[in-house]
Amino acid sequence: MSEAGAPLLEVVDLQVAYGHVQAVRGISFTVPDRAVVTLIGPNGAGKSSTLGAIAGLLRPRGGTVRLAGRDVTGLPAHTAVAAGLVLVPEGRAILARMTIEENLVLAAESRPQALPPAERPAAIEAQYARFPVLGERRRALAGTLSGGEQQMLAIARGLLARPRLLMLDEPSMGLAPQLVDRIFDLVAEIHREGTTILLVEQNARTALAVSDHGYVLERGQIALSGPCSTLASDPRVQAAYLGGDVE
Ligand SMILES: Nc1ncnc2c1ncn2[C@@H]1O[C@H](COP(=O)(O)OP(=O)(O)OP(=O)(O)O)[C@@H](O)[C@H]1O
Repeated sequence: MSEAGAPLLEVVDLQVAYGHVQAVRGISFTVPDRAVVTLIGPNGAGKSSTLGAIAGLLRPRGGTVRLAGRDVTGLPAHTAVAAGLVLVPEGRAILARMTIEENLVLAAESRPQALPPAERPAAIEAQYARFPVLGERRRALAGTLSGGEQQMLAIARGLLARPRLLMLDEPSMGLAPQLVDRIFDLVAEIHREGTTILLVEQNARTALAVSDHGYVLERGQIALSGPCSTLASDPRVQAAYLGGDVE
């Protein structure tokens, strides 16, 4: 594992609301450079809203988001991507009516300053090497892939944006147990390669196992936080696991 360093992402007193619904009520946390940080908690706790606000999909009602010391609060989504804040949203963000190759080419173009045109073909081939099933079916429509394959394509797309911070929203959702293991192996692999990851998961036990630091969100607030080894043995976290398991 890489050494965790200075904060890459700092979230201070973040608030997100949908009309009168206060989804995120003033949360603060940091993601050290090259770390994996996980947000766990029951349905509706505000995890996806937190990622959406960091990625520029939702405008925060209050608070500050800083990336490597730069204020990136409330940037439009494309500007957030340009800054290196890359979200792989819940539910496999792929372009179903385009081929696998077209999906990857478009993703490789999403952050030109980080991946110049001359380097794109090799970067795409590197993703085919990582996910051979995508390479074998590169001319197939993305919508014909299985759920697990679509999640791999979504992650490959995220990586081709050359993220400074890769945010993964419930990457294991809806996948068979074997594929869940593959996704978490992949998270560990991407981390080893030096990518900083902010992970949101209902599959809390496994998420804590691949992460350095965790935060438990409940009703839009941070209920608990700590190193993952400490959190995993906390009885209050067991309650949060159950909250996630029963759905
Ligand atoms: N588009 C929306 N409009 C109104 N309320 C919303 C919207 N999206 C989320 N909410 C509400 O905001 C709160 C937080 O939702 P959010 O999706 O961030 O939680 P979560 O922890 O990611 O849960 P899940 O695992 O179900 O995605 C919930 O009360 C939810 O009902």
